[in-house]
Amino acid sequence: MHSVTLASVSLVASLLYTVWRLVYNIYFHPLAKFPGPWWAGATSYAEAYFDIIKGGRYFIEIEAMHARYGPIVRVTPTELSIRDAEFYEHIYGSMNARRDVDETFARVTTASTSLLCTVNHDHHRIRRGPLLGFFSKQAITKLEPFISSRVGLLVEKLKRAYEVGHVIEANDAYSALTTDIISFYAYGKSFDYLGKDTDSTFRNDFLHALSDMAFAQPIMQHFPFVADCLRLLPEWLLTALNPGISCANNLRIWCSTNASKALEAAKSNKRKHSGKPETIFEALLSDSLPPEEKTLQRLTDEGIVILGAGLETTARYLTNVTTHLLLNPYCLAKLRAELKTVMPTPGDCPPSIILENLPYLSAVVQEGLRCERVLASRFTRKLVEPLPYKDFLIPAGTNIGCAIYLQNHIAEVFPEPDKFRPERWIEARERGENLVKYLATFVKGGRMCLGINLAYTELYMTVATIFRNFEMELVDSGLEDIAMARAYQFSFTEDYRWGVKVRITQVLK
Ligand code: HEM
Repeated sequence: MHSVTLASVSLVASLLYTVWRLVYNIYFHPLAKFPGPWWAGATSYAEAYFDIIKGGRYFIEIEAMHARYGPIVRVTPTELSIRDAEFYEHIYGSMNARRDVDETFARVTTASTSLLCTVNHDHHRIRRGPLLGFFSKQAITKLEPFISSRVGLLVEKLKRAYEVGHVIEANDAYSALTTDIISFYAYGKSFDYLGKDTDSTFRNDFLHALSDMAFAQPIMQHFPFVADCLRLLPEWLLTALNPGISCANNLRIWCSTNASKALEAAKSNKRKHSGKPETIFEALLSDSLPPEEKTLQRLTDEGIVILGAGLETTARYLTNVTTHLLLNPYCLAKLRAELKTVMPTPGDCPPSIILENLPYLSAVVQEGLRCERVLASRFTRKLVEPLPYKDFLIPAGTNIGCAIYLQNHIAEVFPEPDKFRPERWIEARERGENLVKYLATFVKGGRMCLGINLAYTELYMTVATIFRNFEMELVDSGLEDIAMARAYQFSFTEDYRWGVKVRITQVLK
């Protein structure tokens, strides 16, 4: 009897607390006066409903909220989405502006000590510092011969596919390339997806594992205790629940083994102390960092994030550019004519400094980075101090952000935003306007993409080489296969896939 009473009291108390929390969030919370539907501000379970029950659909609601309520909307109890092209830079701040990230968002990956999950601004700066030189433009320029040789292997494989008439998943082919490059650069040893198999098929288990894992992200975010419980389950059961887990675990073991070797080498002073670090681990073991930043977990977490960040993003944008060029033969013809001026024969690809000076290729790359909804996260920042916006003063502690696709599709800056029109970049330059200032694809500020120089070099060299070498066609694929119908960190189609199939129709001379 006594235990029944206790249970009833607990139930009533938690119900009362929930009701009070809802009332507080709607009427008394510091964000209560900001525009937005009452239900979005009342509870974060509104977002969970759209993302878990409806399957990655909250992004549609957010777009609708902006259309109805204007540039600033409360999208969760603690988060404001601000869609205002001129204000974008203020959301993310200058390189030095203090911006934290919320613990809740930091929780969505399992790499809790990586840069992506580092909550505090100063801590993040300490961790990012030693990697800046490693990913600088100068350092990436030295990597170009390797990138060029891997793109060459991709060309060879595509020629074999042409000979046997194979249809290719473009994203698998591009991710084989990006994985080979990032694994070599970050770890000093390439996964060699392009060199290993001499046939014309492409495999990339890690790419598919990352996608499988992405579907679990809303559950990890809204129900962290589920994630904690899952960690207690045996691997065979986890694998049955989500096939990506086993592959991701193998990747973690691989990263950890390499990190451990680097730590051993550092301890026994085998590490080279002069010159550029040869792996990310050598960079992360920099003398300037305190010992607590040089643990096995820290090295492993960063290793995984850099590998994951470096393979899927660039591959998806390459797929994106490919799809749009194939759907717009006029753009492709213009691009090819320009490429022939620096690549009279399809053979060697010129260095990126030459490619970056080609106006139409540059416009194609920028437009490819802008026009599709590829990255779905909102990349929020937690304000350390209040921030004025129009008539509002956004309080410290608020999470603010603007999803990449929202900023990249503002019609006042990018008219007819859903259209792939590289010319807009050339026309803007002729008018003296710098559209790159508005491009959100790598985010801005002190937490912007660390791999931006590598990404651009890969994009320029790959697009130039592939379209100078091949004529190809889409096979049973179109825009709907790269459009965002569901959002789980990355975009997915209605039936939880992403990407197009292509066939090589001619090898160019
Ligand atoms: C087209 C390709 C790429 C795109 C669009 C892209 C986009 C992004 C974005 C939007 C972020 C910001 C995350 C945030 O604000 O929380 C980010 C962070 C990051 N990216 Fe990239 N990325 C690309 C390629 C790469 C590559 C090739 C690497 C290889 C190293 C890389 C490594 C990273 C890392 C380490 C971070 C975390 C930075 C930090 O928190 O300080 N990315 N990327």
